[in-house]
Amino acid sequence: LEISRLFDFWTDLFRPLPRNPNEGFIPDYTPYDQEEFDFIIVGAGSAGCVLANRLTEIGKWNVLLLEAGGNENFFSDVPIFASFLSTTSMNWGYSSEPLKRACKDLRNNVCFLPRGKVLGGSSVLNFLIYQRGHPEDFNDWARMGNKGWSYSDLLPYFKKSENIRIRQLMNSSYHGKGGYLDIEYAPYRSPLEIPFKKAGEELGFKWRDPNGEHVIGFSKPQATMRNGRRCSSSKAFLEPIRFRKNLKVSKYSTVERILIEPKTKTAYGVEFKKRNKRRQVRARREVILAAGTIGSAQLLMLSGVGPEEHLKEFKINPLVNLPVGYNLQDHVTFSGNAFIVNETNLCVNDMTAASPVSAAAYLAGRGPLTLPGGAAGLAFVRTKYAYDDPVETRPDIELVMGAGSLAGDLLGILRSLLGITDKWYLQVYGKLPFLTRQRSFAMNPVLIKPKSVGRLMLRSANHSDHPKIYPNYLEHPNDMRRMVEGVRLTQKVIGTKAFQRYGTRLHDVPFPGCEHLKFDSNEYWECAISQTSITLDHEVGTCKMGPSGDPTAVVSPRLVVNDVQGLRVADGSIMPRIPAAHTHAAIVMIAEKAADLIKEDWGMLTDSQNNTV
Ligand SMILES: Cc1cc2nc3c(=O)[nH]c(=O)nc-3n(C[C@H](O)[C@H](O)[C@H](O)COP(=O)(O)OP(=O)(O)OC[C@H]3O[C@@H](n4cnc5c(N)ncnc54)[C@H](O)[C@@H]3O)c2cc1C
Repeated sequence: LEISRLFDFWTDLFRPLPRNPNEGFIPDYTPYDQEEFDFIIVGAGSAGCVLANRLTEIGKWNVLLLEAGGNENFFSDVPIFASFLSTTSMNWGYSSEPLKRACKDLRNNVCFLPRGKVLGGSSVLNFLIYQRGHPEDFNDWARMGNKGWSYSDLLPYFKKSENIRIRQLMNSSYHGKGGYLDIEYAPYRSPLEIPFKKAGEELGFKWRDPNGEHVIGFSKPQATMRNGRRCSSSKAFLEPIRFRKNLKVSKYSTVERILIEPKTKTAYGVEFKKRNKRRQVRARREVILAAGTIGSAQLLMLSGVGPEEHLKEFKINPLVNLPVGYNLQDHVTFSGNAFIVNETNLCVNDMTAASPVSAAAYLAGRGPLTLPGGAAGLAFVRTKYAYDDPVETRPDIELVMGAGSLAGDLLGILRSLLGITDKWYLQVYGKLPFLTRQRSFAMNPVLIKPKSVGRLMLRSANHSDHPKIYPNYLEHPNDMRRMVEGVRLTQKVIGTKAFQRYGTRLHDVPFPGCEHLKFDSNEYWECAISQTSITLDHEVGTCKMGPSGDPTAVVSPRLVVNDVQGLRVADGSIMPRIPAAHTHAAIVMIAEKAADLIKEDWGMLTDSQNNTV
């Protein structure tokens, strides 16, 4: 532990200059046993950092933020290194239980489920894409009875946190200026961007701001980025307020249990472990769970809040019977394909990324290393299988164009994220000449309106045993059909004049396990998708929000855990239904809204604080 902290300290020092005065090392505080705070926030992720910031705006409230992980560092700042981070100790390292239709032979049917264990949480591991969702995604939440959660209620909160740094969007009524979270385009313009835009136009799609009025269309990714470097939730919301007197941040502190008085069902604190020592801390007002979709659900169940019969299996005293762990939703993507072009310098693969020229450009805040997770273009499209969605302007498939591909992954970083073995890689891509592999890029379909729903369950009554996670990817037949349609769309994009100019072609060596099927038949793609589909790590929904009387709800629309006093959940787990988008932006919004709900409930939401509009 001490060595890793020393490493964190050094890598923090080496963050490139010039230093932004709002950024800096967050001091660590170790609370003493039974120390009291007004609020205890569990988890400093996308949501937890926002909550810590907004609640400590009230000078007389003191707040403790407990985080299991440590600091971000030099490497986690580099946008293109995103997939590498999931191979480090910044990842909790969860995996799914064996699945029927995803992550097949490659990993014995088990999918990796990376989650951030670091200040900033999964916003440090993520691919930086800033995408809010379709307005009707949130209107759906409101239609389910969640008062105050319609798009018009929430747009002010999206804007409140945002500091848009994209010139063309600065006057848009959909974007906010002056918030903590910087949103930029990567300073590097991928040479694939223009063919991508033109391909979209050839196919009848507009080049758009997908966080604006219309979502369907082609676009350049907006990213949580500051001067070409990652702008995580910690960097955005926590670092600028690191010296506030009423905020204490305790790192390397794993909460194992919420303390709930069994008679009154009132949460009064938490028990956590730091440096092998257990301590309890007390909350005068509230405990707020922001431990993420996996962490919050696991903690509730370990503390006696969850499905009664399930808790009894582990001899946990059931205090409140609630459907915690159900309603797990996520986005899967198919990322095994590679498209080869004839020209060099169009794509960004290992050779470009690892070159000293790229490193030097990065230090100056430019160059290909600033591409968010390597993404160079996004398209939101609606397939013919979205017929049962009455909202005709809502996409059900996203295409993410990667500036490089799995074929060009010579160093094996992408492979380790996907769980692809060297044997698999060499069988599919090994015969391609070395330089051809560098001339390849990806276009990955993402199922953004999935119908399959999963569940999270305890493995044991011990916090250190990772929960059993059943995401059930692609088990609904409509989901697989739409993924195949997504592959067909990528082929249409590649078939446009814009891409054919470069002789763009799909690499056509069949995937191991699918060789018996006719290459490019629907059956072949179903097989290939089952083999190499991975999650985009957008797990949500395990502590579902719903109105009173909803038997599937865990928290109320004010995010209070049903039938428990003094306990809220405010993170991705409360989403009743997953938006057709990447999830970080919506989770930051949820935390902004949660902070106002808390202030309001404690009589502290004055007009001057309510600066949401
Ligand atoms: C590899 C990857 C790529 C992604 N790409 C994108 C993207 O490009 N765009 C996008 O919008 N979204 C993306 N996402 C998803 C997005 O980042 C997450 O949905 C979001 O960050 C989750 O926010 P959260 O606050 O719910 O949880 P988290 O950010 O995961 O925060 C939970 C925090 O709680 C801490 N914690 C958990 N349990 C405990 C405990 N018991 N005690 C103390 N601390 C605890 C964790 O360590 C963590 O810091 C990606 C995610 C991953 C992992």
